[in-house]
Amino acid sequence: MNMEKFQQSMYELIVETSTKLPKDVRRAIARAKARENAGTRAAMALTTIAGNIKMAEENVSPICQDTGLPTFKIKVPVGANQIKMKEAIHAAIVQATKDGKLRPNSVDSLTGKNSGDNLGVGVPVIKFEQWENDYIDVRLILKGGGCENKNIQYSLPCELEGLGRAGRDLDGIRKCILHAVYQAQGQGCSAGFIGVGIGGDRASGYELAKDQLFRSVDDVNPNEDLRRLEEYIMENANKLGIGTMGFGGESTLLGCKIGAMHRIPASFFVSVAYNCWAFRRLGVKIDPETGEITEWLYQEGEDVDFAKELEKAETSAAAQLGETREVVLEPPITEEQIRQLKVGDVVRINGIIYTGRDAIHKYLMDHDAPVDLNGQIIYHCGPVMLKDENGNWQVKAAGPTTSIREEPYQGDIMKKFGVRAVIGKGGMGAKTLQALKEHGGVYLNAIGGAAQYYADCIKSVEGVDLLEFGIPEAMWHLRVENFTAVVTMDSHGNSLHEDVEKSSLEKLAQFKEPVFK
Ligand SMILES: O=C(O)C[C@H](O)C(=O)O
Ligand code: SF4
Repeated sequence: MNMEKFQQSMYELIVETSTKLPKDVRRAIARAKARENAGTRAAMALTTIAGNIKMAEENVSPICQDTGLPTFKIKVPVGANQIKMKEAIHAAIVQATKDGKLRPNSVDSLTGKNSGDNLGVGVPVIKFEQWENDYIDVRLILKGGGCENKNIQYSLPCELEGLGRAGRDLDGIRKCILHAVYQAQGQGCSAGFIGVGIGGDRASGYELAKDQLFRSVDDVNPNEDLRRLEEYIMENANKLGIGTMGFGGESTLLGCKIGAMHRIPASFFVSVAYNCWAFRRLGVKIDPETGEITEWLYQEGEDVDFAKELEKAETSAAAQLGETREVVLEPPITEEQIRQLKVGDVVRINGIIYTGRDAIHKYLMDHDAPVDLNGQIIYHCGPVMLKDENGNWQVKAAGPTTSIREEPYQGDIMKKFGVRAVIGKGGMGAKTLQALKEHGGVYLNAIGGAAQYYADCIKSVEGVDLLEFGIPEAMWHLRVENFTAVVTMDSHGNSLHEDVEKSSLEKLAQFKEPVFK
């Protein structure tokens, strides 16, 4: 095979996967958007998502800043040189990282050092299989960390909150899957797609669940029981009211694909792989002689024009603004300003915000902050950054990361440094809510995955600290204009996340009675 050409083909596959969603996924998002009522928070979030999809496509830049763990599944004719193919894929990954199409995402688990080029022990994941066909089939998924953290594995029988006992039968499996959607709440950037693996052991069960994510959103399961179960889940999981970003609403699940394999008598696993709306998976067929792409996969059927979708949304955005209070925040912010904010308010931020995620929060617990954070805003964000020819940092993608990971630190950090607001996604827990009340702080929810939309609000990079933690984990000083987010936790003890979790648990309990006998 022409390896240079194959490397080029892999580069194209990576760039396309990171920057443009496949048609089946685009249609699922458009369907979700059509289901939401104009003027709701969910509709507003989906409009932002639609705008982001369009921008990523136009800018050929990452849809979401978390470009995930690149995972390749490759089928080759007997005789294809897998060692050479692997080398070509590695080279394509390094190039895509240099070009800002992938975030440097590979971190040494022991030292915390970011390799900088997306290579590392076990990274990327490349799985080969031989087949009798005379062409190569390469599929790629870029699955981000926030949704990966919401994967869950059940061992049947078990007892599930809201649903009671789940036994070793189709009905027990049904309960596990509904519970999996419930427990993800908005944290994996709902509305999401799930792949479910029934059976196997803990490792092969998850493998099977992830394999289901390579099925087309629109396919029909050939197994009658699983087809019925998939349809049941699609219909009923959307009644949980979790909605886009966990804001409440009609669309919680965009796709459900279930596979089954044998198990051993003592084990009965149900493994669920959760993927965010930014479902970046694509595939190509490759000519084994020339190394060229002969066909793109997942691209059959109608396409969605997101520019047109956005025109439709114009009126609903206006309707939304009619009822919502919009507040402009310019840091430094006073306690008095914060106390005036209520859950549901939309804020527009102008000025400097500081990124801080996992490494920074841990660090700040027992170190001084590199800048004065009094009255300031921390943004839970690990951006994609590139240096331009003049040596200045450019933001390539910069959406929020899942905030709940900072729950053990957040309240203490806010109090210690006088931070008045944090921006993130998915909400935070009781400890932070209490601290917001005591100290006078707010939690602002940005739209997860909308990395191009927020990058556009960032007008300049004014500095960076702690770059030794790697690009995603450093503290970036970003000057923003009209950075929009929703107050979902205020300083009066209110939390939209707590409310949605409670009401969705009540709704989950409606599905307690057996359905599949
Ligand atoms: O790492 C990130 O930037 C985001 C992550 O995928 C998340 O959803 O928390
Ligand atoms: S931020 Fe959201 S959209 Fe991006 S990878 Fe994480 S879960 Fe997916």
